[in-house]
Amino acid sequence: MRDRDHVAEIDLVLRGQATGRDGIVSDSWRRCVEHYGLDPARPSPAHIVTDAELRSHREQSERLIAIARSGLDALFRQVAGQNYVLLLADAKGVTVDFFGDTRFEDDLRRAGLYLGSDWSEHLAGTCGVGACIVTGEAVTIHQTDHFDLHHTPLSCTAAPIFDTSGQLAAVLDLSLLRSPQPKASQSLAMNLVRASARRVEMANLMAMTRRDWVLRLSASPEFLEVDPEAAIALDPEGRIIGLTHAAQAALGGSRPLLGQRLDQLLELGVDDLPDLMRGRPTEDRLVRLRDGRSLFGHAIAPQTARLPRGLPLLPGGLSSLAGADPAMQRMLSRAARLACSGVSLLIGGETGTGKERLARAIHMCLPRPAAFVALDCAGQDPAALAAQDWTAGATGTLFLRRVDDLCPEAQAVMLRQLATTRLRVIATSRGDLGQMVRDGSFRADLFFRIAGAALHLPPLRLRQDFDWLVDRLLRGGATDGLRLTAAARSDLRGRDWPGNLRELAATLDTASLLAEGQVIDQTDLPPALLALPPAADPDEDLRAILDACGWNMACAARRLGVNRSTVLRRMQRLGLTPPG
Ligand SMILES: Nc1ncnc2c1ncn2[C@@H]1O[C@H](COP(=O)(O)OP(=O)(O)OP(=O)(O)O)[C@@H](O)[C@H]1O
Repeated sequence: MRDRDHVAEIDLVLRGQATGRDGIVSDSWRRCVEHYGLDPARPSPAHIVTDAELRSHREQSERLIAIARSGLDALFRQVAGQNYVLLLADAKGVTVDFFGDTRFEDDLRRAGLYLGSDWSEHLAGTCGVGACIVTGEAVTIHQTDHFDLHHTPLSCTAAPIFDTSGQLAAVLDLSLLRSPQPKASQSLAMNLVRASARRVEMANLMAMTRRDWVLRLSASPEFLEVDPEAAIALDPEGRIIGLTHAAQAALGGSRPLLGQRLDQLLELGVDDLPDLMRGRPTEDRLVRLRDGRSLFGHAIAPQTARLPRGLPLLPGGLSSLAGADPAMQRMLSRAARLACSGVSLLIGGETGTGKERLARAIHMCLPRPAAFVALDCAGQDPAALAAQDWTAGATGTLFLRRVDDLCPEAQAVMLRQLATTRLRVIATSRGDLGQMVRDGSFRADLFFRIAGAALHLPPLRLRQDFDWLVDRLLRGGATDGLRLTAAARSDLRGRDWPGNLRELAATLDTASLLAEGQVIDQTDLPPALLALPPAADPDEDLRAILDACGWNMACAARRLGVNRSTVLRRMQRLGLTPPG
């Protein structure tokens, strides 16, 4: 196209005629003339900022340049030998980093494809970087798409890089001094800059939010861990405090994501994130969006976790298992110390106390992804057990659910099988396995193989973090913002909970369905389904129950099924006095 024709086409477009140019280009031409007062008939050479100005621009983008560098290196290697130049411009349009073939340095400098060139639209006219800054979208400005005749030999493909709060931070531009005529020749360049910009945003988010939970998202399980599409960072309450640009499209909704709570967007709360950590197969980490779609999620725990209420820092998902319950905290610190040791673990506790959850959290403390092989021992047929193959070189965890339910024949097979596996055994038992060894119903040799160390989960009725657990389960439920009246809370506190956390979760789920509005009252609570038989020795649990009830005698009396004066009498007999 001759220069005269280019100027004439711009004129036509300004007069509202369609010439076949992309909308993004004709809009930019209009801005050039109508807003910036540029004249297509008067080409101007590249604008290069002074050395002092360049230094200042680079200083302001220093952190981003450092983070982007390895990604840009990789991108430049991908296009090596094809005469592309790679530019990183800051949000003002100034080139702050540059990768190009130094043999053509003079040509590149003259064309403005060099450090310090200013590609803002009001100076350079329609160009890749400038149009990308104005529209916030990835663009190709190919040859005569450029407004300024000086730039019409170039082909520039640019993608925006947003910071963790969604503000434009930089533009990544892949340009050619000379390119084939069809614009479609640049579609691969477009895919490359888009993918690189997304990876730089991801690296930036990870670097900025080391102390927070990050949830990475992907539409396919295969790419979840290697190249996720989007990510968000979350504060301890589950509010979004950072994001990559693609997160808005991935999570949908027209409202800005910053500040929204995770459970408003997904059927998932911040406390469920440990379930999405490495260690579970990616295809099992499906997360459902409130709008009905599904994605795969990969949660990354804070590297230095924020410490709620001064509780000790625990690795992986262990911190999310308990609030301020001293016995639980002691048990969890022990679990943390044993987590990566390879010692076999036996986790005891009544049904529904969270034994499997603890086992998974311990597994997730492993530094590298590893298999988690789960086997239900209840009703396990010895022949089927003998056919199991855990020897195929796999490392990771062999989770044996309810080992106390293995029949004697299956116990013998299990012992043989365990002799051949490299997997680390974590077993759970509802019954007292030591007692079963003593009374001859469980093999001592198998017991010693699986009980390298023992951990015990207390029943819910003895937990001092009961309110914390209730709030946690309420937050994780389907209804947002639910709360309990004081009467409902005190009713729950007074129950036995023979089904422990499983029963509490089900009770809260039912209550949230029965509640009108956002408040669960006592009348919304389903009745307790099962009462515990009275303790063999009623004094045995008194201190623990008083602890769990915060030494409120009415609460302890309700739990024990006696009246307050009985509690008081027993306390006096045992010499128990409230702490402090
Ligand atoms: N810390 C926790 N916070 C919230 N929910 C929990 C917690 N621990 C367990 N749960 C929930 O309680 C239920 C029972 O947990 P889990 O299966 O780990 O218990 P278990 O002790 O292994 O049970 P069982 O002995 O009956 O197999 C599950 O629905 C689990 O999600």
